[in-house]
Amino acid sequence: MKKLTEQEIQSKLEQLEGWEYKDDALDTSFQFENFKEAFSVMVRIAFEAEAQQHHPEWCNVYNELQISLSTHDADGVTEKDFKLAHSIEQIVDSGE
Ligand SMILES: C[C@H](O)[C@H](O)[C@H]1CNC2=NC(N)=NC(=O)C2=N1
Repeated sequence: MKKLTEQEIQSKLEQLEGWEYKDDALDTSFQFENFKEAFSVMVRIAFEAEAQQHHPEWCNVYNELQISLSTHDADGVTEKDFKLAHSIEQIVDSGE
């Protein structure tokens, strides 16, 4: 999978509110009501990540979830990261 240029990334980010390009990755963070809400979203993201064979780097502390998406094989951001980011948005939105 081809690594996207910074220009391509910034242009695609216009369709992805709340995400930014930082340290060669797509980054975002969420705050949920509590740990149970955060972890149930993480479980749903985990199943989707397995289906896509593309996995997040993430950090959860109580009700906070920070996510960083990059493609190790390409040493940068690819379409795979945008695909997973959009899936994550759908999963989070569907729980609101
Ligand atoms: C063989 C397997 O598909 C690869 O190792 C996948 C697994 N999940 C992955 N996830 C992420 N985020 N980047 C990768 O390059 C990657 N590679």
